[in-house]
Amino acid sequence: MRVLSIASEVFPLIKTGGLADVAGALPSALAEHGCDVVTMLPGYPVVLRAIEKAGAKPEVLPLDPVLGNDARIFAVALDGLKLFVLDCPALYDRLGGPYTDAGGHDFPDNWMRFAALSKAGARVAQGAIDGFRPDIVHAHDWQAALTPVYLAASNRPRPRTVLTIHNLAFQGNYPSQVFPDLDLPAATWSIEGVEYYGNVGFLKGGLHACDLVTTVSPTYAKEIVTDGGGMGLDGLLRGRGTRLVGIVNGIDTGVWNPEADPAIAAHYSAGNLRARAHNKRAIEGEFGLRREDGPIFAVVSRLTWQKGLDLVAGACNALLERGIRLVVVGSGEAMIEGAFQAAHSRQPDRVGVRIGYDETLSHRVQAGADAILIPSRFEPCGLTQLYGLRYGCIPIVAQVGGLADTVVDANYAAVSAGAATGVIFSPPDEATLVAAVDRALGLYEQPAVWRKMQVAAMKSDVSWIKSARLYAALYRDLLKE
Ligand SMILES: Nc1ncnc2c1ncn2[C@@H]1O[C@H](COP(=O)(O)OP(=O)(O)O[C@H]2O[C@H](CO)[C@@H](O)[C@H](O)[C@H]2O)[C@@H](O)[C@H]1O
Repeated sequence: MRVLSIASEVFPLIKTGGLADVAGALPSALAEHGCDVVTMLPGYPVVLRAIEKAGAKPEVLPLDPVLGNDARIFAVALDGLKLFVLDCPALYDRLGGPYTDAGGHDFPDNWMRFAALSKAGARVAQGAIDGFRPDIVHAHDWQAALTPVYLAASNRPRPRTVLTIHNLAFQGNYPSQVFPDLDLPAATWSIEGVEYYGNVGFLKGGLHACDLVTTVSPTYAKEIVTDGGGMGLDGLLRGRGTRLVGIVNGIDTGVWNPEADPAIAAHYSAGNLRARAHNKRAIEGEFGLRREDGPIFAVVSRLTWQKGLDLVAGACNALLERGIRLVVVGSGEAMIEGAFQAAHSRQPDRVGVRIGYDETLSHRVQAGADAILIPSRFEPCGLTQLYGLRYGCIPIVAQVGGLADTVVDANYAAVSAGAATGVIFSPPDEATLVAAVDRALGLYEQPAVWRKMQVAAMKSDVSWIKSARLYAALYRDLLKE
């Protein structure tokens, strides 16, 4: 079965968050189930440089102009991925990140940049490239969500379409004035099309047009059909009925492997947890923390309201009073960054802060910290708790979305059975967070119990194996229709 996956970021080429990890890891897991996946992404400068650096020789495939922009496709195999890189300099050859300029401001023409990705994806799906005809198109998030809209609007044969919601908070809504430039039939300006309260809704249109909607955990699939969790799209999503399915994310257990991770000071396994202590010493050194016996708790995240990190910032003094040292790696809202920096200034040897994005440091933190704090207000799946489990860094998580689906709370029964892998709390507020931390500290103070939790965490199945099987089965069901 041939699958065309379309995403705006793909690890290890370009990553701002979890979408890249999923788009980068799922294809090889799907290969085990007979799916031959080609991944299409924009040709940002960093992607083109990676191709050049690897000495890869892409095949250059012509493409008619996309929404008025000259474009072509570089077909190349890199980092174990088969790629179609959409080279369109007018839209992607820019300084900054995939979505923002060097100053962190959204590009004003992001609607055009990602409509073009979707349009080119639809063309490729319908045979624009000789010899390539996918059976399934799998689009990710709002940036690729117009692909199923273009396909549904065409009267030529088309593959079946899947659209995955990684985060409903990002919907790609733009003023109606952009509609004429999207090259969509007039009929798509409707409630069944892209029209969304007088605006153009990229995700909204895609959710209507695709054959199947998936999201990244079963609990999030239930949350988004409620008034409280649907972010305005709950009615539409309820209407999709059984065409909305939640499949929990896995992680790339080759990239995230404490037995072989090149980023960490000492390799270890569930059977040799003692070696993990070297990694704790290493992050004490790296963050300039006082060396002592007590626990180190960590945050590796976008520092945003969604992630509930204002709660950790607010509870910081309470955590420090309990003898915890804290390391924070992340960037985001200025208030939250500032609060962590202020805590560091007050107690530099108890609070280590790195504002920014640092992939290898995130590995060292997962390998060295005792626990990772994830008090998200909502979390479609979450990957940092999965990395925490894999590295024996106990996740302390809010009971939402995929966090609830992947962590086993250390209640009395689970601890006795040796099944506990973390601490879950609800609702996400400062008081419950501190109570959860107290519960974690109570467990930490019993080294045999803590070790048992670490072992259970490290043995949790966080791989893509089960979930890739589910995706492949859904693709097959679609092809049977
Ligand atoms: N400063 C930093 N330095 C280094 N690494 C950093 C970092 N800040 C974040 N990261 C990394 O970025 C990724 C974040 O992934 P998440 O899944 O936790 O959230 P995100 O909200 O981006 O993804 C959305 O999509 C994913 C994928 O489906 C869902 O799991 C999630 O719930 C949803 O919100 C992780 O790999 C994390 O380690």
